[in-house]
Amino acid sequence: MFIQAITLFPEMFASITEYGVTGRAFKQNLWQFAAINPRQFADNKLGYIDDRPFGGGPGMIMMASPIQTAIDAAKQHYKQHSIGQPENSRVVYLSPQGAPLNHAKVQALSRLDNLVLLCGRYEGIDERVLQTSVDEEISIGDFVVSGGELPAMMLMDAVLRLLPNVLGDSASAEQDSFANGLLDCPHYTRPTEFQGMSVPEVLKSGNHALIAEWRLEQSLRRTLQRRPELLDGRCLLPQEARLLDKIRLEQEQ
Ligand SMILES: CC(C)(C)c1cccc(C(=O)NCC2(NC(=O)c3cccc4nocc34)CCCC2)c1
Repeated sequence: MFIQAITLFPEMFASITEYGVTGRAFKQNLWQFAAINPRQFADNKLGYIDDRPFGGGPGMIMMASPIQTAIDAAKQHYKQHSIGQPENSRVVYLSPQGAPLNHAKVQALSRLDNLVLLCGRYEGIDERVLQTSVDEEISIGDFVVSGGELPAMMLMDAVLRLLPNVLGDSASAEQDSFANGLLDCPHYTRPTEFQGMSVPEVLKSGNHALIAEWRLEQSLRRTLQRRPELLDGRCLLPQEARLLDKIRLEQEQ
């Protein structure tokens, strides 16, 4: 997968290309990356790529032309180097107005050959380039941030973890456990005693069926307590339904 980020701060993306599983996968060429700085396409000598908003108001707006040129350059790059299929390529604007990012969307994006991520700064981008050149707008959450780069890197991390061979076998099993749609169970490791607190006996029993059931019950209990909406519309396996009934019965008493 070839990912291009259109950003005023290309160096920020070292967080993804230089560290962790995404960094190792990048070094193994399991995915490719390029950053495009729209400042290089400024129409004026001084490199201005932002201007005051029509209609007044605080802050600045990113001008349409340098962004348009940057998007065209990104498309030209993967066409010239015949990377993947143009029809399996998409331009995504990370935006507070976007559709909420979720696992289904991450899975869909992970099947693309080319992904162009447009990152806003200031108060946003001139609407006219969004209307003509962006395929979809995606939001990572309902809170104010300073730019689209950190949202872009969160999206990249989630997408890249789904690519073949990016996660080692153990980690991909872990990924599967995360992707069961439930909150995670409590975790423990050595030492057995920490500040007078011990570890649930079942986890030291060596009885893997019992351990698996305990973990599933803890995940269900936590999900019901902290994020009950995650259970809505989720089809429950027989064991999950049985444990959930048990938990709900306990809570009624
Ligand atoms: C969500 C809500 C609180 C209602 C709100 C309303 C209006 C503006 C902003 C806001 O944060 N504007 C600033 C910018 N924000 C984002 O880019 C951004 C923000 C949030 C999630 C995201 N996912 O991707 C990119 C995202 C836009 C231009 C530079 C950064 C936030």
